[in-house]
Amino acid sequence: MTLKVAVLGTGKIGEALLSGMLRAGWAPEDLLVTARRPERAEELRARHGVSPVGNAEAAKSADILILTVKPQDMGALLDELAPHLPADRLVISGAAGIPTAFFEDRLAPGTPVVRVMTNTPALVDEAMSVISAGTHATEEHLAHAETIFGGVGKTLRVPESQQDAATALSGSGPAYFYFLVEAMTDAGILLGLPRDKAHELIVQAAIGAAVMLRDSGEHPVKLRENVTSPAGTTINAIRELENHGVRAALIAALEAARDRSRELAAGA
Ligand SMILES: NC(=O)C1=CN([C@@H]2O[C@H](COP(=O)(O)OP(=O)(O)OC[C@H]3O[C@@H](n4cnc5c(N)ncnc54)[C@H](O)[C@@H]3O)[C@@H](O)[C@H]2O)C=CC1
Ligand SMILES: O=C(O)[C@@H]1CCC=N1
Repeated sequence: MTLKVAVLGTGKIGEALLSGMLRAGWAPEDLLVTARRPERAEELRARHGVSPVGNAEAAKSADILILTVKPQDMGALLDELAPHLPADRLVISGAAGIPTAFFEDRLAPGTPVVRVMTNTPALVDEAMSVISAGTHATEEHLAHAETIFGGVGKTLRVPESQQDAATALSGSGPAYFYFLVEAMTDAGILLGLPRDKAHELIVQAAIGAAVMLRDSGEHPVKLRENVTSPAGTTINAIRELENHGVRAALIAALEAARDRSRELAAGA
């Protein structure tokens, strides 16, 4: 029997996941979406051929519900769903911060909940989706989450206690790399390169470095040492990065992201 999957609150992450599921071979007729604005619902239907429904309808007719609203909107969404949602449905949360217990407290006793932190490279099938089981989620439920999110990239199971850290590293992670590319492109301008050329050089350096990190089997320290010639150019740049405390800044930045993930749970 084919499972029906509903994506509730289909914004950036919900649509990235939806498009990935379609690319992975899910039939549009097995996918439901909900959106707050009717224009958004129609846009999703036109773009992906899926059926927009209300949240209550999704709760009644989908086997798996993937909730991709903002953490601050999750409580209100659960209030809408709870009266219609049988306890045998799998609820997958894609929200930052919110623990599985938050869902279990608001849904029918025994409802299986899986928490997933994915990231925007889902749009190009290069996501990392970090998956944790709630109290009632079984191996089968985790496998469903892995099948869905595995269609848009890699998956990794972690204990839920590591989810806030995973959110800081990989949920937010792409933003740090975009930030670095933006800053280095500005540096290229300072050095006299046209913006488009500076952008192209840095993006290709990022892609090359990323593929080597993934495929070479080498430690990042070794890869960096291979670039760093004695009395050469790179070591001069590295000295400036260390002088400006970039390593410490990154550690502090990720700690702040982890702390915010924890706070989102309290504010939901
Ligand atoms: N943007 C990112 O890089 C990542 C976001 N996340 C998580 O994914 C979730 C969604 O984030 P985005 O897609 O960036 O936000 P978004 O704002 O693009 O999407 C959320 C959507 O939910 C809709 N919505 C809110 N309440 C609703 C309701 N009751 N019924 C139906 N629709 C409703 C909103 O209208 C909006 O379109 C958040 O919980 C966030 O923590 C997770 C990983 C990465
Ligand atoms: O910034 C945020 O809260 C979301 C969660 C991880 C990435 N974006």
